[in-house]
Amino acid sequence: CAKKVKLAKDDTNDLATCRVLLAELEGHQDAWPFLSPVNHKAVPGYRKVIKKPMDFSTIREKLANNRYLNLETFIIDVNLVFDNCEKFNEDNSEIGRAGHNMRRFFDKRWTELLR
Ligand SMILES: Cc1ncccc1N[C@@H](C)c1ccc2c(c1)OCCO2
Repeated sequence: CAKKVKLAKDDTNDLATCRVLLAELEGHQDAWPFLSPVNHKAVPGYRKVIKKPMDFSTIREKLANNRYLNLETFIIDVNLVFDNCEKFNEDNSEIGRAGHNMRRFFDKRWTELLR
């Protein structure tokens, strides 16, 4: 049978793409709840409910320290921000709506940049 050749994806520009995507997330008007780590002393219950906190400043730190294996592990952390938000916040709340808006924006931008 024919030898299966795995098509390698060109990952040359992935780091630059992550930096562009992160800058656009941070610059979005609805980014305010996600810019810094949630202070669990200021938010009762957060530490118990959210097992893997994540925020845009932590993602920026990880990117700067080469902590992401590839584009996929970066996208997983961004989605963690939005999944945490959905878990803790009502859809019909300031923060809940901001989370849905940011996820919609991110999904649109990374598919545009990578398709
Ligand atoms: C993303 C998220 N999910 C659940 C709770 C908080 C947050 N964000 C923090 C920054 C935050 C956002 C808004 C706040 C706040 C903290 O502390 C009290 C005043 O209003």
